Amino acid sequence: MKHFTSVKDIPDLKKAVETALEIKKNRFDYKHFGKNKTMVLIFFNPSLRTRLSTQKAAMNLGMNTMVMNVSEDGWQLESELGVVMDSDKPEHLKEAIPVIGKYCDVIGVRSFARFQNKEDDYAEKILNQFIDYAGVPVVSMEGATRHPLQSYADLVTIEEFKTKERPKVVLTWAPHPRALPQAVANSFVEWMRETDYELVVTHPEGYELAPEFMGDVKVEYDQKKAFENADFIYAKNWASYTNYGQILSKDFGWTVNEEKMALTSNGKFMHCLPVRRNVVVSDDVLDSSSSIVVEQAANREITAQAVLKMILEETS
Ligand SMILES: NCCC[C@H](NC(=O)CCC(=O)O)C(=O)O
Ligand SMILES: NC(=O)OP(=O)(O)O
Repeated sequence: MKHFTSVKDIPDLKKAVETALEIKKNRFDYKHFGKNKTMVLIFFNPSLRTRLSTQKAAMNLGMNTMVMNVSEDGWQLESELGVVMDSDKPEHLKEAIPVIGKYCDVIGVRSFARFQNKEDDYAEKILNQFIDYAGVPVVSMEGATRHPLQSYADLVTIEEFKTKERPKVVLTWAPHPRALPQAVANSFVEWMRETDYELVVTHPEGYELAPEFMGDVKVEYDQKKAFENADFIYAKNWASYTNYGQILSKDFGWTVNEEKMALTSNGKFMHCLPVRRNVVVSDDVLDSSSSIVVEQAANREITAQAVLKMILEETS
């Protein structure tokens, strides 16, 4: 693997799950793998899990890590091509990225959708400049349209907790006070479509995800119907794709609660975190034994380590 930006970079998904579960059994078996290698983690947006789990994963492999929050620590970076740089941004990505690439062996980058322009976001304008100019492998730590490190951990978590060969997995939209990207939802659907699970997506009208991610996945507009006999409920808010970046509903009728979880087949509750309590999901669900959000987050370290191991195997 050279870069990791989507499920398509994983040559064999079944094997990738096995690799992750193997790493989980003894994550320090590979502590000389990344000796004298350095990973730089660049954040254009906040993070708790991705920052810590990816650093931990790199350290488990014996790598060094350096972290930079672009919005606070560095020069503001211009990303538009051909602009006259006489405004607030002193440095262009075209210089910054190859310079960062000279100091390290792998770059992780987080750059959320900016909701200014749908075409720019869906062209992954920032992430692709990293791929074009870095000169070293690039790992997406959540781009504008996908969050593959998250989805890989989600898949491993479902594999660990499933009680039947082909579980019913439901992605449900939930309300939120802010307009959030579609990345986690897009990516989850993209990864789930690579499995033979039964996948159902439920959301209010107007929240349809991009067709390139959804393909022929079933949308059930009745959330309660979608929950029936589900083995996993994956909750996430996203802003509208068609009315790009708009909040069309804040209906708390879509909040995941105990009454809805009772419709499932003893279903497990998942969320990528951070999660807004009593907006996205009620306290009683999040505090119940059906919630596996912490185990899910813990797997971020394991799958990040699997990704870095695959990259190091290919490039060293
Ligand atoms: N990395 C996981 C989710 C990150 C981001 N959530 C957020 O920005 C939540 C912020 C808030 O709750 O205000 C998202 O939805 O893509
Ligand atoms: N789930 C996730 O990516 O969390 P952070 O935004 O805290 O990194």
